[in-house]
Amino acid sequence: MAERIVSVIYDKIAFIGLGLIAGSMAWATQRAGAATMISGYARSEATRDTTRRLGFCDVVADSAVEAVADADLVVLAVPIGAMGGVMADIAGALKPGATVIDVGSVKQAVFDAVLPHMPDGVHFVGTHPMAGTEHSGPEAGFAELYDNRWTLIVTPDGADADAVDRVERYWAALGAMTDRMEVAHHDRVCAVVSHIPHLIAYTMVGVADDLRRVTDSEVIKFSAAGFRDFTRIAASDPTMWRDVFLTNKSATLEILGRFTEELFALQRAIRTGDGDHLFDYFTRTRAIRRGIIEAGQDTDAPDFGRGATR
Ligand SMILES: NC(=O)c1ccc[n+]([C@@H]2O[C@H](COP(=O)([O-])OP(=O)(O)OC[C@H]3O[C@@H](n4cnc5c(N)ncnc54)[C@H](O)[C@@H]3O)[C@@H](O)[C@H]2O)c1
Ligand SMILES: O=C(O)C(=O)C[C@]1(C(=O)O)C=C[C@@H](O)C=C1
Repeated sequence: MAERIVSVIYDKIAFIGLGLIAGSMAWATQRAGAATMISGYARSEATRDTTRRLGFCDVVADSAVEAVADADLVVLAVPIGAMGGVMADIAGALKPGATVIDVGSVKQAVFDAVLPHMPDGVHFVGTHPMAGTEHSGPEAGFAELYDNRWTLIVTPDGADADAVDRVERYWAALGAMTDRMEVAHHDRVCAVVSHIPHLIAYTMVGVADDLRRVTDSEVIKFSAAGFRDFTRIAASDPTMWRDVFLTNKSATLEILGRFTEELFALQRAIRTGDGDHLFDYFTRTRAIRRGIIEAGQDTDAPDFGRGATR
C-alpha cells in the first residue's frame, strides 16, 4: 500500500466517514507508512464507490461493523451529530485494546455522545485537526492537509497515557503539530478562532447577497481579497456547521455576545463621529496582528499556547 514505510504506528486503521478529513488522514497515513492496512466505511453508497476509485483505503466495507473488525485505531470522521449513533453501532465489534478517536470540531458534545457506548478495554481520545477547506467529500482529501498545522488532543478523565501518546505520534506522522487541551477550554478557544469567524462570514456573505438583490449592484462581482475570503469560508459544509452551532451552544453564544457588544460600540462611534474610539480600536487590533508576526508565529499555524510537541 504505502510507497515508503517510515514506521507503522497502527497495524489496521478504520475510518468511519470518508470525507475531507478522513480522506486527507488516509492519504497522509499512506504517505507516512503509518499503517499496514486502511479500511473505511461511509453511509452513502456513492461515497463508498468514489473512495474505492480514489484508492486511499485498501478496503471499503459495506458496514461500519465490518470496517472496524480487528482495527487497532478507529477514526470517527462523521458530522458531530452522527458520532453517537456510529459509536453505538460499532461498540460491540471493537477489538479489545483498540483506540477510538474522533475528529469533531466540538469536543464536550462528542464526549457526551460517544463515551457512554465505549466498551471496557477500548481507549478513547478526542482529536481536532485545526485544518480544513471549504470542500467536502472523499474527493476533497489530500495528503498535505495537516502538514505544519495544529491538531488538538483532548482527553477524557482517566484516559490511558500510552494510548494518548500513540495517538499524538500518529498525528505527528501525518505532518501535524500537536497540543493537549482540556475539553471546556477547547470548545471556548474554537468558538473564538473558528466557530464565530465562520458565523460572521456566513452572515456577511448573506448580507451582501441580499444587498445585491435589493440594489442590483455589483457587490460580489467587484469584491476584493477580504470579502473573497469570506465567500470561501461561507461555502463550507452546511451539515457540519449546523452541528457545530447546535453542539457548542454556550461557548458560541458567549463569544457572540461579546462580539455584538463591541460591534454596537463601533456602530455608536460611527454614528456619533467618535473618531478617537475607531482609531484606538483599530490601533489595538493592528498591534495584535503585528505582535503575532513579531513573535515569529506562523499565522497559518496559530500557537495555542502550552506544550506543543513539535
Ligand atoms: N471540514 C473541516 O474544515 C473540518 C476541520 C476539522 C474537523 N472537522 C470535523 O471532521 C468531521 C468530518 O468533516 P468532513 O469535513 O470530513 O466532512 P465531509 O462531509 O467531507 O465527510 C463526512 C463523511 O461522513 C459520512 N457520514 C455522515 N453521516 C454518517 C453516518 N451516520 N455513518 C457513516 N458515515 C456518515 C459522509 O458520507 C461523509 O463521507 C466533522 O465532525 C467536522 O466537525 C472538519
Ligand atoms: O481552513 C478552513 O477552511 C477551515 O475553516 C478550517 C477550520 C478553521 O476554522 O480553521 C474549520 C473547522 C475546524 O474544526 C477546524 C479548522
